[in-house]
Amino acid sequence: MQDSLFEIDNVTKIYKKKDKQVTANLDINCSIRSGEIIGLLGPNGAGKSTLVKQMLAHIQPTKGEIRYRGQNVLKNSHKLAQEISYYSQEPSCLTPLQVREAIYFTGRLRGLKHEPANKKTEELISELELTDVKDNKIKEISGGQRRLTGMGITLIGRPSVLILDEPTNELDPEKRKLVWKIIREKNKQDTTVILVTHNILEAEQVVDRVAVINNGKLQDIDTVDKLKQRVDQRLKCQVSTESGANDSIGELLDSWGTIISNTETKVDLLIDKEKASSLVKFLTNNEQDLPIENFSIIPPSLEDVYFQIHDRYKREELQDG
Ligand SMILES: Nc1ncnc2c1ncn2[C@@H]1O[C@H](COP(=O)(O)OP(=O)(O)OP(=O)(O)O)[C@@H](O)[C@H]1O
Repeated sequence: MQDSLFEIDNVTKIYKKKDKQVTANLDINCSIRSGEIIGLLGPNGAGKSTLVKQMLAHIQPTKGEIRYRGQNVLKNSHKLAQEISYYSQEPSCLTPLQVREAIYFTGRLRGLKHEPANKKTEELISELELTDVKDNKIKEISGGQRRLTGMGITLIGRPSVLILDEPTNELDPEKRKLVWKIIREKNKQDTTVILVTHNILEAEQVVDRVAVINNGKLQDIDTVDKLKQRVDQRLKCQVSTESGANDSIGELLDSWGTIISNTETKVDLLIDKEKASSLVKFLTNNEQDLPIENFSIIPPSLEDVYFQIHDRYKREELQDG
């Protein structure tokens, strides 16, 4: 069992504005373990950034407490600043600086001497493929290059915790792969990673655990495998059809499982695992000569799990009135 790094204890955050108030977090209880990669997943406005900002002591909970290494974060801001690096969505105040300067000076602020800061800056620039723009001002480079510079700023000084808010936004597929690779490498060197993301498919490749947040509440938290075991275990069968043939094929497939979507050229259904091999045979042999283009049968992804948790939550909310 890994040590608990953050303990989030009954945290509620209510933003108050004149006549209006927003409950951004409600009674959240969980802990973040040392050395893990944990993904905070949830739709826009769910309350993820609010939770992270309270973990960083940027804002105070309305109720409850967050402890880092056993101490209330609000009384521990020096340690937080030394050990935790936050990659945020918000524009940085460093944009008038050159790429190289911004990474280097951040390293100096985190306590590196001139030589090591210089060396690490050059290494990060090369690792993040920023060599061509290293002498350009951040405000004069592309959005993706700005994001990579932000990653360099986040990584310099060997923080022991990385809190990354959508680290792959605006990046092309190759750079996204690069950033995930770097995140995995840092984690192997014992860095704890807290990842706020909407990119569930990519997150699934790197996270150890997932916390699902919606409407300010923590809906579930566990390893990807355990979350999958708790939701519908059926396999998803996707059949692509010739345009307009979906209805007749849907009718035929109806007896094999539950149709979850039926569009012009695609029928999706959930089937029991035991039926998979006979359905593969049925579709491959295609004795009725159905206009099937192709098909696949896949286990539930983290994305399916995420939607199922949300659906369950919505049903519970409706039942509760
Ligand atoms: N400073 C603020 N003042 C008032 N309301 C706020 C403030 N910051 C956030 N909120 C509200 O709190 C709720 C949660 O916002 P938060 O930014 O934590 O969500 P999020 O899950 O990070 O969303 P996103 O994925 O869109 O970044 C939203 O309804 C938001 O409008």
